[in-house]
Amino acid sequence: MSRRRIAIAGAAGRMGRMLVEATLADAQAELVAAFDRSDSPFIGRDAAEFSGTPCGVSISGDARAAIASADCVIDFTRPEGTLAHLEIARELGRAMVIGTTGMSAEDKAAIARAGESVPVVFAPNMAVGVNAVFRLLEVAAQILNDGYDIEVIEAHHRHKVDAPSGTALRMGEIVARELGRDLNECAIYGREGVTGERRPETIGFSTVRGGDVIGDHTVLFAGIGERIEITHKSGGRMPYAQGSLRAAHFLASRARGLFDMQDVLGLR
Ligand SMILES: NC(=O)C1=CN([C@@H]2O[C@H](COP(=O)(O)OP(=O)(O)OC[C@H]3O[C@@H](n4cnc5c(N)ncnc54)[C@H](OP(=O)(O)O)[C@@H]3O)[C@@H](O)[C@H]2O)C=CC1
Ligand SMILES: O=C(O)C1=N[C@H](C(=O)O)C[C@H](O)C1
Repeated sequence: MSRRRIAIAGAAGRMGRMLVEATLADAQAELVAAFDRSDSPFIGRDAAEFSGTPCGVSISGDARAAIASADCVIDFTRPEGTLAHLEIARELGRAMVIGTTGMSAEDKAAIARAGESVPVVFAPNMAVGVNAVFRLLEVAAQILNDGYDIEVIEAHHRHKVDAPSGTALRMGEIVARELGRDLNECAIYGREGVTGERRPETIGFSTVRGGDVIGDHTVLFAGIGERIEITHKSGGRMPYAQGSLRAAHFLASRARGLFDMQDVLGLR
């Protein structure tokens, strides 16, 4: 069986580097291209240079050529970059794995439209453990469906540009859905001043940013006389990268469609 040809977008970034490493370590995958912004200072450098062992694939600034050379592009960049790369993938009929967070409702609609012609996995968190937590939250919300105040607390490194994290928002969506609520109506993003007493139907979000925290997420169910906390802590970025490779392999047998990691992991 031929290896899955992978192109990595944002190859010089924190996740891009991890994805290069994970692709090179995957016997069923071949790193055929690595690309970044055309004005990136990393253009022309070996994609695996950071690891101390060059791989022979240089970081290019030509997204179209990179995507054309691959079966699947994996993108952890920024919404505007991801959407531009998605349009190229759609035109060229290539599969895409999207990990970028901070997407607007319009951005998400554009991703869904692209999924009508090419296969796409779009998920705020590719780690198996986080996706297991998503399932645990469904069960917790079903059981703790009355008398518990729900708060989502997340912490990330100082460089993160979006808040709350995509994972925290997905956690809120899952709990809200199980409780028959609409997150757009019940979410409270931070509190300040004289807020009044907490309204029971709300789901609160708290964001911490600092240092090199890779990603911690807790959902708190606070009742009278007891508290339940469901927590995931990331110790490294490799689980995100390995999950992305799993998603790229999953898409090999799909002609089109929008999927997430629950589909990839068979958790639906
Ligand atoms: N789904 C998941 O499992 C995970 C998702 N993420 C998400 O992935 C994204 C990237 O995170 P991270 O790797 O830490 O970020 P970094 O900033 O380290 O990397 C992003 C890379 O993409 C490049 N880039 C930025 N904008 C564009 C653009 N418009 N076009 C092309 N390239 C662009 C950056 O270049 P430059 O530096 O020059 O701007 C950089 O090289 C974030 O949205 C984050 O939330 C992160 C971890 C896990
Ligand atoms: O920016 C990050 O680093 C991360 N972003 C994702 C998110 O917003 O949920 C996933 C992970 O928490 C790391």
